[in-house]
Amino acid sequence: MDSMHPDPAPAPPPSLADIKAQVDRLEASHKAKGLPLSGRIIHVMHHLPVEIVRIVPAESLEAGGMLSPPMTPEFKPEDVEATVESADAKWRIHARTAHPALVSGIKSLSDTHDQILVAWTGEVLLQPDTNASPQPPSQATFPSIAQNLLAPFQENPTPSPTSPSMPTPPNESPLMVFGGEFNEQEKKDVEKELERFAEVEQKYEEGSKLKYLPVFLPPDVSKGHYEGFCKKTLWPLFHYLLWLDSTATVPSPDPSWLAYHKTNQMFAQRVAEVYRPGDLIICHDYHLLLAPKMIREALGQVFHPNAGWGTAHPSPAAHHANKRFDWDQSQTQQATPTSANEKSKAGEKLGGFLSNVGSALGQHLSVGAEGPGTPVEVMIGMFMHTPWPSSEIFRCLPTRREILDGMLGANLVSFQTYSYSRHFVSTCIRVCGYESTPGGVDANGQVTAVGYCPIGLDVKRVIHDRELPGVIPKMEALRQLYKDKKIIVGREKLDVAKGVYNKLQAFEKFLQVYPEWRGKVVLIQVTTPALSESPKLERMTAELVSHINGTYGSLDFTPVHHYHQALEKDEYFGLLSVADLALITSLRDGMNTTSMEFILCQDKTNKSPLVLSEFMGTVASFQSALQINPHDLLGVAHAINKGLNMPEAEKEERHTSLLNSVVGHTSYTWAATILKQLLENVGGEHTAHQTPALDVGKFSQAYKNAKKRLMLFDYDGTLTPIVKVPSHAVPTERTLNAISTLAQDPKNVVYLISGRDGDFLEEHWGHVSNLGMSAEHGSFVKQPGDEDFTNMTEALDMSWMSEVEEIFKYYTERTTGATIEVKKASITWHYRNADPDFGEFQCKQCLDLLESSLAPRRPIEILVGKKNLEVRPLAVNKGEIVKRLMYENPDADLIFCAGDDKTDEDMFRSLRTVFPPGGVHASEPIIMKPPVAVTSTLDPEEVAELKDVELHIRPDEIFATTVGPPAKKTLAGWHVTCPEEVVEALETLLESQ
Ligand SMILES: O=P(O)(O)OC[C@H]1O[C@H](O[C@H]2O[C@H](CO)[C@@H](O)[C@H](O)[C@H]2O)[C@H](O)[C@@H](O)[C@@H]1O
Repeated sequence: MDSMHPDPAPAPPPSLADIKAQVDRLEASHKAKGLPLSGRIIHVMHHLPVEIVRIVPAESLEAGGMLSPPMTPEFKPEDVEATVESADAKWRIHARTAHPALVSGIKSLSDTHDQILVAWTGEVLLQPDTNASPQPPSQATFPSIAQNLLAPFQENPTPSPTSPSMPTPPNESPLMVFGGEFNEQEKKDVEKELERFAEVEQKYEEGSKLKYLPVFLPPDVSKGHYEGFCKKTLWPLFHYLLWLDSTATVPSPDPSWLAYHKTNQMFAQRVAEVYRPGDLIICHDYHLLLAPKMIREALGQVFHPNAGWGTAHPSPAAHHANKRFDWDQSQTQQATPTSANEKSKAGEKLGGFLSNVGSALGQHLSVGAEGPGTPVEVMIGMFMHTPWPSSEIFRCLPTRREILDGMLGANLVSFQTYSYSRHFVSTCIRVCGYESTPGGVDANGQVTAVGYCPIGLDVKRVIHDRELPGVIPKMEALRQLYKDKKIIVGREKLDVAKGVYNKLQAFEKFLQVYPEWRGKVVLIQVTTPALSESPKLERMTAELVSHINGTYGSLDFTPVHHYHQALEKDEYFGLLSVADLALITSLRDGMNTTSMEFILCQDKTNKSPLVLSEFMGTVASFQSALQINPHDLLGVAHAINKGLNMPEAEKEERHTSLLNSVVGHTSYTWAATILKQLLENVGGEHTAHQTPALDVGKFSQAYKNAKKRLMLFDYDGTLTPIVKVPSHAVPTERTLNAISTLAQDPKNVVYLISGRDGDFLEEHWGHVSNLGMSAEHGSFVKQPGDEDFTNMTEALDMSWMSEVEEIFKYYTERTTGATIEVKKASITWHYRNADPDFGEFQCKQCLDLLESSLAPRRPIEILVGKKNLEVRPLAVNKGEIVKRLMYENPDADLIFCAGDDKTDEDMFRSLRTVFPPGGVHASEPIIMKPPVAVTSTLDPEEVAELKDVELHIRPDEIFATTVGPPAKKTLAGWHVTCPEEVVEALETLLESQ
């Protein structure tokens, strides 16, 4: 290895057959456990791998009314692989080779799965109907770009870097871009033609079972999405280029963000239209970061920023209620509907969408493995093709939270490299306050696995292409032309992140410090225009090329040949094959397929070395490349010299290692691995047993029927959201009203059962009459109507408190932001306001110390809470208080018990212990002995007088409810997603009486 980088060298890759066998095993095991996999994969990517051409009457082109000039020169005639024309010749569809690694990877899964590709149509091109049936343009009809590359060198040693316009077939009119929106008929026509295209393609590509489902984006939306938010905001950010020039002028809300949002929403709707329970969904790349969450919403799941995912309530409008954004009401962007009323109003606005999604929702709910009405897990993976930057960069994005929550809608988010995945996890921790667990990012109980898997080439295809008949003549011509020179090759988009300017600077440095190479080396640099072409970069590049050529060239020698144009395949592969060195100096790049193609081409020829920027995804797999820091121009110059002087044996050795990597990590192994990773992260323990959303209707009815109800509430995270500063977590008016109203009803026994101390509870709840309270996890109890708390720990040895406090002080002094909360019988160390990684690290250290040094000899229990560590007396917990309340109220015929964290699971456990699921016949009473929380405060004589009690409550009259996502591990039977929903449920219940 020539330089340092954060990615570990990958282990030798498993074979494609091995990965596919693992996929088979995982699928079989899921099916055996009742997860109804459909055998289908829905891929969601930005652009269909086709070019759609609309044939229009010639007059309408001349009239020019609805046309706009071509915006991208992406249409490459040589990419045509199949053309479909309907009988009425309105549309033609060509294959398009953009993103060949991704597309070939997807297609390679078609031998085992039925696949649907949901993607934007791309800009639709227009072609005049000349009455003659239009032919797919043949390569022969185009001016050879090879002539540009080879012949004119002498005449035009430094061709203009300005892009020549894409060649157009001489017999056809120039293609124009359709600038309008599709009507319903046109949409149907395009869908039909795509079906036909897929059939033709299946004949070409044996085993292909890929169907195309177009997303019809209005032109302003597609432009704002791609050219705007994708290319002007996300792309620079992901490549460490902050928007220094433009920040001051971005309006708020940024219209390109609205377009990005809308685009993702339209994709999600499209997925919902074709989704069937048991489908696997894979979203690709930075164009669609909001899609995982939006797909869940479109399929009827509900997300709350503080609690993750919840199953939709049976009403089909429920999930619309959660929409945060309405394209037509863009001013409402920031307004997240919160109350039930606001939510249903928001739902009404989206009326048109209801019917589609309503049916998807119906499907989603009706075919569950566990019977009608049981939701089948929605399984979503996301793969990021671009780099993921450090959290320090990502946090600059104004919409950072929306983007992260969008991605965390997936079960799995996977990246090109380990270091990108590490940055992502740390971004989620730092920006959202989520936690990192061995299973992935834990967003309040909803875990998204985070993995990585580098993409590779369609090796078969590249091997085929490098051997095209046209390649050898190009190689010979190049060798002839540069017979006494070494050739350095580079091909990139002219995008700042690709580092072409640095490359030229480094090449100049090389000629300066190694004068012996002057006149003996040429750099052939091909650039293609980036989408957002920067005239400044083009000008600077052209000037630097002229400067180098002026300084180090001569009348008969030009050191730099820069071509700002697309190359034909045979020229490209010819150039890669003859080169003596490839020089890739990207400042950031997710992956880089040119370097891989170079290695494959070189296998037949020179085994030439590869000089590669260490800021690229590829670098982890390419340890045998000459790795460079592209900002270190002298270092790059040395690497060029080393590469050009490299002994044959070393070249061979390095090449073999690089080649093994390329053929081991192909686009096929990549696609199979992503599928495997997704399957490893669905249907697991945490996802298989989804806790149903609290059925408020059923709850209200049971409440109405009950003669005596026990209503038990945890406080933090249940009646009030978690906030940074504990003293700021105060109840709202609505919460106070709901609990007070409950407490006034003589049929109810209402308790707060909290970890807070009595003083805090008194301060905020003391004025509510008839409210019982349990403080410090059951250490203190105040009965409804009592003045004071009873200390349940009076008889206990509490001398451990000062020892714990000493340990907590030690960690507080060493952890900026950490605080200690000393209560009467328990003590809490908070690190919510510390650096998240360091706080967690210190918490683990502190926990280890307490567990090893104190817990074995002191009567304590240590609890890991929400960004806190708590120590309390052993055998005192909320569960014991629940048992006591049940014992004291044996005639209760309804119990509602709500809590959010691990200490609340003690309450749910107590309810389960008394009523083991399925263990008791509803008609039999349950005999309950006096629990510890009753006996511990009494004399032995008093205890002896206590009697067992009979409980008559039935399991279905117990509503143990966790606050959090359905996937959270819990002993509760129901869930709500956030404290606000607890209050809403109570309000609904009270209104319905
Ligand atoms: O049993 P609970 O009522 O849920 O109380 C548990 C602990 O909650 C408080 O800490 C937590 O909430 C704070 C306010 O939202 C938050 O800042 C902190 O990070 C959380 O850990 C409280 O301070 C503790 O005393 C309770 O034991």
